Amino acid sequence: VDDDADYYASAAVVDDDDDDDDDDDDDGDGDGDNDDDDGDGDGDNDDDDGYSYDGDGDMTNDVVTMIMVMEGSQFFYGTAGFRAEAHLLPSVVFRTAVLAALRSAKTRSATGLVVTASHNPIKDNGVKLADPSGGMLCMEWEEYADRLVNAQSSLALCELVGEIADREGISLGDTGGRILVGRDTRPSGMELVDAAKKGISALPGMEVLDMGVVSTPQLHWMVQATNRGEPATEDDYFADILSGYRELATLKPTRDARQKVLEDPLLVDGSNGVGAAKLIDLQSRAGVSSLRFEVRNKGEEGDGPLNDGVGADFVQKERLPPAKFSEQDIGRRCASVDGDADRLVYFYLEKNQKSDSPGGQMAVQGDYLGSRLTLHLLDGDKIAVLAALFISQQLEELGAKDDGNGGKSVVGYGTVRVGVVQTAYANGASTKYIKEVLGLEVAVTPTGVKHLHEKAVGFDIGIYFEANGHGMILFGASFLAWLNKKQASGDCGREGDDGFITDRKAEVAIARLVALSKLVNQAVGDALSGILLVESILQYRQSGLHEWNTLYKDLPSRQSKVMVPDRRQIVTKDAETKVASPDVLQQLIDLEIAKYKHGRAFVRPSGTEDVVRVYAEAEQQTDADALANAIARHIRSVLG
Ligand SMILES: CC(=O)N[C@H]1[C@@H](OP(=O)(O)O)O[C@H](CO)[C@@H](O)[C@@H]1O
Ligand SMILES: [Mg+2]
Repeated sequence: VDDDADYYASAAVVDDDDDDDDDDDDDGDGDGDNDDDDGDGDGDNDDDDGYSYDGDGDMTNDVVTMIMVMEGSQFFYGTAGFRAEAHLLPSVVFRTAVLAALRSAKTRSATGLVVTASHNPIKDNGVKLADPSGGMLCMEWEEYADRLVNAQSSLALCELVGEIADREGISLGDTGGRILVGRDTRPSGMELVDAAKKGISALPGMEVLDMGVVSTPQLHWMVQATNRGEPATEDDYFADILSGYRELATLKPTRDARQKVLEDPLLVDGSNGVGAAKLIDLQSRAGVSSLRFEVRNKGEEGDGPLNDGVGADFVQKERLPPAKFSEQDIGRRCASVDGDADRLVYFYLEKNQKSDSPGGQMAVQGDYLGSRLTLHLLDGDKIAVLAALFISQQLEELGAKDDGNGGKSVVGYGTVRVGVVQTAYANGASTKYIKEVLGLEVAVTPTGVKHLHEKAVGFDIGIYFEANGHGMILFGASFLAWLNKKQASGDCGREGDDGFITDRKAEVAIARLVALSKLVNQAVGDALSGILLVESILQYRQSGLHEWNTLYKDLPSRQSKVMVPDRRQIVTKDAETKVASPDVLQQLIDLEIAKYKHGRAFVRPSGTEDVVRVYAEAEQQTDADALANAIARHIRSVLG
């Protein structure tokens, strides 16, 4: 690790001496002095590296703030990498980049690093890694990430790099690798990408490919394509997902009058983030009349800040229309993506009929609009159901029969295991629909797509979505190979008395599934690819959002956040549905749940924010609200 390590090591160090203006060893390198060991050779240890993150130039103060932000002086890789206020992150990004380089050296493959804090406020930023598969960093390496970022001095950091190299059999004298780096539109992004480049170059033989401003899923896709030896530029990304979309569009059932409902362009809230420009790009490359967007909240002059009263997270959690949406949009087909465009929800607005419509946690714009408009949310659960229904229908066309164990038996392949993976946040009504109406398997994992993805890998077709709209459809390699072979050979049909009879229905169903596998980003959940998915299926069904929304009715639910001194005192079990400790908390929660019909509730410490999240569901909205409030009170009294 080169000279920069000293500087970046000090930035992440916990320093108890705080801002004492003395000459103690406050530079955080633990060497007992305050010498010029920041590597710039200018005789001091000033903040003269050109980064503008710390404002006051006093690193020690920043370190103290950081400790308060992250509690217990620890950074955790969390559900989505490291996140904090941007000015605290250069060292974190540098160190995470060292890990990206080590992972690339270990696997002899390209890895990825994205500078983003997704739906967090604009003052935050973050960093997460893409594994060679294009998925999230493998979970066993998260521990390395935590240890590297929390190393207390540059010496400790170097020793740790040596230890990881030893354990993983990486020869530090002979490393080589390639790391693709991308960032979202945050103003702090460029400086943090610079820190990442320094971290990567700290190991010899590393190549950095700066992909510029990209959505998180684009970067993951590029890593996957690179390691498959396929073309991996942004152009290739668009071409790939659009090829699937175009193929599916040619396989639509015959057009009828009802298709009119889809003739309006899709109205998209871009969250003032990276997704807005990418959607406009997608549309112009598609060049087909069936794919037209009207994008609002593009992050342009006159738009508000990133993720502020806009975006998929806001719409899903607050159940309110994003900024710049109003009564004029009643009845239109709307969608919202998040700040790094890996989440997607659909919605439509209706004139408020009742005064007790959703919109309990009122934001300012909600006070006004929430009282006039009802927002019908089509979240990740609804998208999963729409996709599962479409896939089931294609398997039916292939003549699939239920095998009685949640699988579908298809002649020529055997059992096709189709599964839907959800978290505890999935609305109970969606789970019931998938199991009882579609007859498909449902698996539940802890929050965080890395867990859902891991589970989905076990299926021939694994559909996974978090309720917040982050998810995708994963095609198992052997089933996909079978589909491709079948399509190429064109042998869908059976031997009849007068020779081979082509089964046109089966042929089309196979072509649809193959097209679907291209349209869906196979690396990670992707809002752009998600829009292509939903739009394609709606076109196939020739119906709009209202009909989709009535497939099943969500149980009323409420989500809230509680601030406590140390959220990590809560330890959960059973895929986060129960509190393991403190056990008194689970007893109190159980007592509350028992009071309500169809009551269900759970709590967990957030991996991305300094809060405990509460989820409650019940037959009535007022009950779900009361249940969530009661549990929040218990959390405060037990942990406050
Ligand atoms: C309730 C909720 O939406 N939680 C989100 C949120 O994680 P938390 O650990 O709950 O803060 O951000 C994650 C990353 O985007 C996402 O995977 C997850 O689903
Ligand atoms: Mg996101």
